[in-house]
Amino acid sequence: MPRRYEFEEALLEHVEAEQRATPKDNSSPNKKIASNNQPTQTDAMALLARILKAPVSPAPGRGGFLGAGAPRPSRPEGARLPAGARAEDKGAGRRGAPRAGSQAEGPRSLAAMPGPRTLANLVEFFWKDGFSRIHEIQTETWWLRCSGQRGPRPREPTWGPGRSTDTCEGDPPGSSRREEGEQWLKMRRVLRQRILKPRDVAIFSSEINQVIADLIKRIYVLKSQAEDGETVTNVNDLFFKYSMEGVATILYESRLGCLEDSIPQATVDYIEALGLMFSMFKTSMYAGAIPRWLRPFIPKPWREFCRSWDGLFRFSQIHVDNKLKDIQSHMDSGESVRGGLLTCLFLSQELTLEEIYANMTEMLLAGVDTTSFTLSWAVYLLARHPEVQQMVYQEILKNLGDRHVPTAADVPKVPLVRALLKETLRLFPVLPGNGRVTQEDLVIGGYLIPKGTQLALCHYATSYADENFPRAKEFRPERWLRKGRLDRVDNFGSIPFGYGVRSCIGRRIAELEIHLLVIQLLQHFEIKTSSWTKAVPAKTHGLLTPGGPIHVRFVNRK
Ligand code: HEM
Repeated sequence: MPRRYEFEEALLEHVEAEQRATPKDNSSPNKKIASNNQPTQTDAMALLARILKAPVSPAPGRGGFLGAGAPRPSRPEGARLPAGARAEDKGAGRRGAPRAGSQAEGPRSLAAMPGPRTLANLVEFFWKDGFSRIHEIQTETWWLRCSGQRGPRPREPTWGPGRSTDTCEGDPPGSSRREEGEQWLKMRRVLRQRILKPRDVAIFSSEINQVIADLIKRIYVLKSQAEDGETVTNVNDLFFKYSMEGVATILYESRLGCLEDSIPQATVDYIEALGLMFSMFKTSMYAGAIPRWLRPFIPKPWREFCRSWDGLFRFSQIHVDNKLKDIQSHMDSGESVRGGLLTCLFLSQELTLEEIYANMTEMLLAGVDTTSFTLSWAVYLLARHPEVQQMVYQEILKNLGDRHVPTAADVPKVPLVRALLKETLRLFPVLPGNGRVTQEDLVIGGYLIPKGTQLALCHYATSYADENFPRAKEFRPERWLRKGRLDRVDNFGSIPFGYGVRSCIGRRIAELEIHLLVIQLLQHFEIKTSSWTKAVPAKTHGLLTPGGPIHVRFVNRK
């Protein structure tokens, strides 16, 4: 296996070791969290400092949301707040106001940071459908300031655990929405032990391959129903079912039947419910963005948000209960019980039942659309770039052959498949940003960011920057294959799974589902554009804006 990813792997090792770290002094739970949390905080600061780029000189009259565009800065010096300096100067500056003094005199206030004000943000996102153009907004405006307000919101992101959040009425105890501090960390640690590394999830290869076999059958059925015998309309619908079936197989250790010709009614109902949930995703985003004091005046988004969460919790509960009954009956009849994720969690008794429900729900919700959109974009990009597709296919042919059913162990033999996923996520990062709430006053890029400020790491801003990725707008998976020391990509320029202790817990599952499927799809089919395949319109990026169905032709190879 070529050592092409050694930097990234080393980085991940570091992050993972940090997440696993158990402090020597276990006497105090608080100490435990503090010592576990500290390096992450530091790393996250360093990362943010890199990502937020350089200090911007406030330019009078500039900084409209999309206006003249914020100046393109050079890299910042991220630094901690000097001792004694606190957030008192919050509000001291005004947008566009000349800086009160030089950097040596202290950091500028958050209010002096160029960029849109809260009201402008609200107008942009609520009235001008800014969520649909978030990729444009991010690449044109460096400093995307959120409300700048503290304020609990669902699953509020943190830098390190320790905040409590709002709950919806039907929240079961142990819900990860409620458990944000020590409890959350405990749950996350238990799960991470089982799905943190590629080799942890490798055991799911055969389950995933069964789902892939069903998907390929489904593609043949859909092709046979198409007028030209090749076009599959709305591949995202197909990949949605694949991702749901795949993740449910791993989480609940049972099949839902999403890919069958005749889908079981319970699954149809659930797909509809889930579809509704995802169609309300934007509403949920709005709900999360609405400050608590505004909720009585605009109650609907928050109500809808809670309703959809509660529905998902109930579904998850049914499937978990079914599996647990099954395990129990095996145990009652004296059989030894072995199984996957749910069985392990149940038998180890490290999590309570409520915690298991909550985590399964969260992972199901987070693991379907993310994976399916990424697959849709990957297939779209392959169809539009036949030369890239040919390169990837040739690698598969050479290193695995055209009939070998791949497992996790085969993935390192096809680095271009991994590179394809990275490049797809760089161009279409699914989630446009990661939110964090600062846990202490910080100085980043010469600005004082007071404790409790919500910040967003803007994926599009870094992914589409030529300085991070030469010819950034081009689809070039091979850029991720490092052939020499000088041929580097900026690994921090694209972090589609987030970073640190709150990063995506399902990353390895998603990667396995996508890698194995891409290999098998290319073994079976040449993926081509059809007259229906539309170029991605300017408004179409990421999870929030699927922007219409993607249609492609699957031409048989065999
Ligand atoms: C291509 C597929 C996926 C992408 C791009 C993705 C991306 C992300 C990102 C960006 C975050 C936020 C990380 C941060 O704030 O630092 C996240 C969180 C999360 N993801 Fe994923 N994800 C994917 C697939 C999955 C899958 C398959 C699962 C479950 C099996 C999953 C479960 C989760 C969960 C539970 C969280 C919340 C973590 C927390 O709040 O602590 N994701 N994901």
